[in-house]
Amino acid sequence: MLKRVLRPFPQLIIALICLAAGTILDGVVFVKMMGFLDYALVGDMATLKAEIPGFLLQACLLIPIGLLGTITKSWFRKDANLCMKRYYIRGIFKKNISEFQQENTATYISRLTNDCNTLDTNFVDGIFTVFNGITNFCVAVWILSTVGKGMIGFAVTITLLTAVVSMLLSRPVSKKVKERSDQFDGYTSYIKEVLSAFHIVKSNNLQDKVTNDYYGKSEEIQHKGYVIEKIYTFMNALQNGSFSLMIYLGLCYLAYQAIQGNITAAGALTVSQAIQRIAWPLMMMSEAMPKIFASKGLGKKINESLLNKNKHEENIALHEFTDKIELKDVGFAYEDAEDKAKTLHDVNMEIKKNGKYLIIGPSGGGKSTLLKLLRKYFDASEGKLLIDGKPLADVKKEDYFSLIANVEQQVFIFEDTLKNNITLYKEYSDEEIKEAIEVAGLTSFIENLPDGLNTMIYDNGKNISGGERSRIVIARAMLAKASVLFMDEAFAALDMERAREIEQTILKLKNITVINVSHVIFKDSKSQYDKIFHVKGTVTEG
Ligand SMILES: Nc1ncnc2c1ncn2[C@@H]1O[C@H](COP(=O)(O)OP(=O)(O)OP(=O)(O)O)[C@@H](O)[C@H]1O
Repeated sequence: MLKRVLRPFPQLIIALICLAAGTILDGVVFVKMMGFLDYALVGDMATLKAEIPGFLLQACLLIPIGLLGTITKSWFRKDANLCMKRYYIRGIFKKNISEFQQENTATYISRLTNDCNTLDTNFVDGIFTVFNGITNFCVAVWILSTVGKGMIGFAVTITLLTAVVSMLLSRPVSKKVKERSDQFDGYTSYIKEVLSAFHIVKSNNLQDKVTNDYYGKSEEIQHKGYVIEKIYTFMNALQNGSFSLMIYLGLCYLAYQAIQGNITAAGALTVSQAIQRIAWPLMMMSEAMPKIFASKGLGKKINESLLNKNKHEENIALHEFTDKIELKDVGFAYEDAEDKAKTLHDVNMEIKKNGKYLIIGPSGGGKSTLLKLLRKYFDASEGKLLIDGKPLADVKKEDYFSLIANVEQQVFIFEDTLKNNITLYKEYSDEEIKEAIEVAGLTSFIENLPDGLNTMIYDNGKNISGGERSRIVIARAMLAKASVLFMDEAFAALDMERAREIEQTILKLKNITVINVSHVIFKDSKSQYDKIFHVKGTVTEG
């Protein structure tokens, strides 16, 4: 993950160059000013006058260079954040459907929001703080060297001390940052659940319970933040103590040199200023460094949420479905099932190309699980699942998914026009769209809309009915001209008349295999299916 953050490398280099140029110029201007003081004290006005124009020019350059540094830093931060988020979203969509479903979606939201923000503050900003610290430190050492080489030894001692203290203290911080990230997962998931159950909470007067639970969870998070802050404070206090000691030692050395007559007044002023210049960046660095070290653990955790445990390589290309899908002695158990009992066992069935199949059975019998196997969301735990004689587990996902279409109970609608929701952003002729709309029974609905197909649909279909949502998804499947159509309770949100009408249309389609899992069964259409499968732990015909 951290590599991705550094991907806008050119922007980073430009920003660092600008920041370094600003710091170096600032040091040069300061040394010149001290030189002017010496000229003034010895009354060398001629040299003073000669050097003033160059000095003014350099001093004026400080403003644009400083501005450029800040702007390029923001530019890099913006791009680094975009890279981080793009990488994460792409990673999510590379996950296997089965493994994605094992995680609570709130975990991904938390990684994308809380953890990415923490990386931005601790790592991205930390890089600049440390770089600023290093450049300021180098410039301060150079300023010291213009007075006397002896002071450089102090600077090196302070740096070593800071680095060692930071490394030692980064471990407990790193652990706490990870713990807080875990807590954020639970917290985000809780908020998501509470907000999605808003109407249930309101209508059952559960506000007090929810508010108290929320308060408890918030308190836990805040407490963890408080513990982390305490560790940081302790660490900073330790480092501040060591800095102060170094500064006092530096000042004693300065006093000794002045008594010996080894430095001028401007020299003395330069040394005391330079010590301040060393102390400040080192303090900033010592705060930033443990956070940067801690970011490594967080980056690893973000990457882990994107890993697919199943590394099975799919090496069979499949561009068309020509014959049949077969299940031979198939069994399946969910990994996270408490007793590891099989949801399905000894399943033997055959689905022929262009056949129409109805799947029925009691609630919890395993109908949706069977569909998940057929849709290649999960691989069978045992037995063989073959498509045209090839193991479905070895068939490339992209190939298989382009051959199938799904009409699910849970319909997802994009916040976009009706047309884009039906075409799913692919190009189709007006004729094809019209035909799909007709099959899905949407024609009169669209004709009655003032903006027709250009009507905007908001917030996952808030401004259309459940039935209309289902019909949009049916139109999508029709338009995709898939070889196999999987329907999972597709009629549940439709009125009987509309459901019967759409079922009839789909049953009459010639070039598509239909597998329809449904509780809504019309006696007269039962006979139109090639086979009816009954699912209850296993599959029987009838
Ligand atoms: N992700 C999961 N992890 C563990 N067990 C699961 C999971 N999904 C389903 N199950 C269990 O598998 C069994 C079959 O569930 P499935 O959803 O396939 O049944 P169904 O026949 O489709 O039920 P319904 O008609 O009520 O939708 C149930 O006992 C269910 O609790």
